[in-house]
Amino acid sequence: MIQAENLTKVYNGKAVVDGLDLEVDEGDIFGFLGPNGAGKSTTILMLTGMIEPTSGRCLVDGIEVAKDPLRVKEIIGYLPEDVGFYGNMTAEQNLDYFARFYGMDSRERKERIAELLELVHLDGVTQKAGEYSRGMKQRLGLAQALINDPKVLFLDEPTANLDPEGVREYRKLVEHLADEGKTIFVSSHILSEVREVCRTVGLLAKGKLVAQGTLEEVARALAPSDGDAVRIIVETPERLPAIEDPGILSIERNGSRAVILAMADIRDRLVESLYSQGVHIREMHLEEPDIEDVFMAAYRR
Ligand SMILES: Nc1ncnc2c1ncn2[C@@H]1O[C@H](COP(=O)(O)OP(=O)(O)OP(=O)(O)O)[C@@H](O)[C@H]1O
Repeated sequence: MIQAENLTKVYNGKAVVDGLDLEVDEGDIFGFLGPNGAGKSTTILMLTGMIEPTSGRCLVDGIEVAKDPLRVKEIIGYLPEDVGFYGNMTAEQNLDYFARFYGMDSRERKERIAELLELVHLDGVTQKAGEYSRGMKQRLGLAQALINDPKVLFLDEPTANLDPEGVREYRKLVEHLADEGKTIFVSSHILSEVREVCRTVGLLAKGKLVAQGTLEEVARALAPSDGDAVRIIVETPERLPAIEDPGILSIERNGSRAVILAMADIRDRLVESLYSQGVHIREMHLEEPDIEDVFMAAYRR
C-alpha cells in the first residue's frame, strides 16, 4: 500500500533521507522508529506529497505521489508533528473548514464531524481551539486526519502530547482503524509506544533504513551475533554436571541456572544427556535478544 523506492531528500548537500526502500502492506500498523533527526518527518512529508523527493519515488495505493499529489491527498490522512488550527474557531468549525476541501455537502460534513468528535472524545466541548490543551489539539488533529475517511493514515509522533489515558485511547483507536482495513504509518522515537500497537516496524538511522519487519525480526537482525552461536538457558534443581558435547562452546553457571553457548540449537541432545545423568530440567529455552537493548545499540550507531 505504501512504497518507497530509493527515496532521497538532500538539504544543504546532505542526504537527510538516503536511498530509502520501504514497503508497507495494506491493513498494517507500521511503526517508523528512529532517534530525533533521523529523517522520519522528512520521509512522511515526501510520502504525503508535501515536499518532493530529490531523487527516487514513493507510491501510495499504486499512485506515484510526486506525479499525482492531489489524488494521493484524497485517500490519505496526515497528522503532522505540530498540529495547527484556527484558534478562534471551535473543533467543529475547524473540521468543517477542512471538510469543505473534500467536497462534502453540508449534511455529510455535519454527520462525519459529529462522528469524529465522538471518536476522539471532543464531542460537547464548546471551547475555541486556541484554548485547547496540547493533548486536545492532538486529538483534534487525529479527527482532522480522518475527515475524508482515508485508506492510509500517516501519524507523525501522535502520542507526543498525550497523557497516559490519552495514549491508551489512541492505541485503541489505531487498532480499531486498522481493523476497519486502514493502513497506518506511525512515526515515533519511543520504542515502547511502537511495540504496543505496531505490527511491523522499520528502524531509521541517519536517513537510512537499518531494518524492517516484525519487532522480533528486527531485533534478531540487529542483534550482535556470535557467528551462528545460540545461547541456551538451562535451569536444573541439581548442579549442572559436565556435559560432553562437541557443539558446546562454553558454559556459564550461576547457581541452579546456566547459560550454554552452543554452535547450534542442541537442546534435544542436552535434554537426553541431562536425563541420562539423572538431572531434572526445570526450564530450557533459547535466549531471545532483548529488543530494548538491540534498539538502543542501533540508535547509538
Ligand atoms: N527544510 C529543511 N531544511 C534543512 N534541513 C532540514 C529541513 N527539514 C529537516 N531538515 C534536517 O533533516 C534532518 C532530519 O529531520 P527530520 O525532521 O526529518 O527528522 P525526524 O526523524 O523527524 O526527527 P524528530 O523526531 O526530531 O522530528 C535534521 O537534521 C533536520 O535538521
